[in-house]
Amino acid sequence: MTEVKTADVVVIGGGPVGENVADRAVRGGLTAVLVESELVGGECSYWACMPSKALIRSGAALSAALSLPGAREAVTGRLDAAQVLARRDAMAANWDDSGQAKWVAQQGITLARGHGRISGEREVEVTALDGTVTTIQARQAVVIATGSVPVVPAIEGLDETPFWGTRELVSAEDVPESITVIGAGVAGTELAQAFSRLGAKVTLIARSGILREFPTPAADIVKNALEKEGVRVLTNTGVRTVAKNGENAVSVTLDSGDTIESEKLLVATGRRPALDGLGLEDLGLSATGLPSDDTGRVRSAGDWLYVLGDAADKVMLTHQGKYEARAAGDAIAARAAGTLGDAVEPWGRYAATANSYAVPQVVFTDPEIAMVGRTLEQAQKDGVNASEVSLPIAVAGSALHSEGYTGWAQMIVDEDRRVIIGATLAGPDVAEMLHAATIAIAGEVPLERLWHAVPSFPTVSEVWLRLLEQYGL
Ligand SMILES: Cc1cc2nc3c(=O)[nH]c(=O)nc-3n(C[C@H](O)[C@H](O)[C@H](O)COP(=O)(O)OP(=O)(O)OC[C@H]3O[C@@H](n4cnc5c(N)ncnc54)[C@H](O)[C@@H]3O)c2cc1C
Ligand SMILES: NC(=O)c1ccc[n+]([C@@H]2O[C@H](COP(=O)([O-])OP(=O)(O)OC[C@H]3O[C@@H](n4cnc5c(N)ncnc54)[C@H](O)[C@@H]3O)[C@@H](O)[C@H]2O)c1
Repeated sequence: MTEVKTADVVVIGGGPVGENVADRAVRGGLTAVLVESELVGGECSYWACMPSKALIRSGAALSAALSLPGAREAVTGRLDAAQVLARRDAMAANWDDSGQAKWVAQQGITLARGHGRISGEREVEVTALDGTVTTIQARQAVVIATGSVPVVPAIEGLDETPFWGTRELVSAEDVPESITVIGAGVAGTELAQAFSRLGAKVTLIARSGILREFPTPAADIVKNALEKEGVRVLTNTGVRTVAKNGENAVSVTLDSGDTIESEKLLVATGRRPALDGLGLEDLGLSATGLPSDDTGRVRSAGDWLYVLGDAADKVMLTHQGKYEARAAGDAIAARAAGTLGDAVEPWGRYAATANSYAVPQVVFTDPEIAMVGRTLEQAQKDGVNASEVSLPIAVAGSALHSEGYTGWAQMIVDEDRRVIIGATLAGPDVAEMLHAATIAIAGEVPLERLWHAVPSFPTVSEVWLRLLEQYGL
């Protein structure tokens, strides 16, 4: 028998985005049910951001010590892989979501464990693991926050070859002896370095360059560092076939005809929205993409359906998904209260405007890349009268930071408005410098006023002064 329940908002997917939209809706005075089929906390908590950064962090700390006389002499051994994996386990809460489920309950959100499917307008059917089906009617809104799934490329032989995605490598119980990585985006590059530092022999294959979304001088700093520490980086390299090679190995044949043998194959070639099995086709909607407005509302579905986070395919980053979720949760509550209509003000509390102009992203390699806003190419494509200044990071703070500090900084300026619209920093520990650039861009701070934002001496942030001087201030 199907039980029928009612709530103001039903959120399908209990990752960081689903949790946040439910939380904001409840804070706005509504009731919310959060439907989750796996672990509350989603990909980010158990198989992506948190555990992958835990795998990276110890190697970065060791490399920082090795870059300084005095500290270097105190380092007597190699990275202890077992300890790193144990810390990773702890950072992934040992794949136990009771802590997150407790938070959900404390926020006043009702958790429904099971697979969610939209069974009609404003209606979600939840099938629990034991087969019990519950229908939940949503008075105000249904929110799709189902995340994303890996894109599997059409490579000959892949269907018959055992391979890992990021989920399997990030949660690996042991460090493989050797790994071939196909796909040199953020995930492939971060994990290539992390596992190389943990002791695996790693080959990273890029069909063009590595980290192509980032300015080339920044990506080159990372590539040089990877090669220096023993990662084999193959650029402009296509993969012809892959095959299982005995019980415990795979072989990858390149377009050149060369073959690479390794214990594991990681395929990290991007992700797509997880929209399959949601019943969208039955509602006349597409399961390949759901265009939505700045509040996350699906344009083609009337006024009751929202899509957020990775599932919305706008920006696949946790912090931007959570930002979308805050805007959408507040918008749903305001629309329920009758204080908000269809239109929303850009940069107002109900619009995720920064997704178009001020998205920060960090590549957690060592050295790091930290980028926010638009690149010069993106700005020009958008018709902006844009210019750029760039220079190596060479200030007193970088000389003090470590021996042989190599870094690069770039600033993109909208010449008509005289504000910064993009910035990229590459180098050791630049991630923590990114928020200054994000504030300048989101705040549209005029260059003449930015001149009065004086970086402390001797910090690496003094590169801001050098950029402004080079620009001509
Ligand atoms: C290796 C890796 C590292 C990353 N590192 C970073 C990083 O450092 N920083 C960063 O900002 N981003 C990072 N990302 C991206 C980040 O993980 C995603 O942007 C983020 O998880 C998206 O959150 P979400 O809530 O939209 O989706 P998810 O976290 O994927 O959560 C979606 C949830 O929905 C559930 N679900 C799906 N379908 C249904 C259904 N039908 N019924 C019920 N439940 C369902 C899933 O089980 C899941 O729990 C990384 C990604 C990868 C792959
Ligand atoms: N630090 C972070 O914030 C972080 C870390 C990891 C992942 N993520 C996010 O997770 C998502 C997934 O990461 P990703 O690195 O898988 O995706 P991505 O889209 O960033 O990179 C995929 C890479 O695979 C390459 N590729 C695609 N098809 C290929 C093929 N057939 N052969 C060879 N190469 C191929 C692409 O050219 C690209 O370089 C992204 O949205 C990313 O931003 C973020």
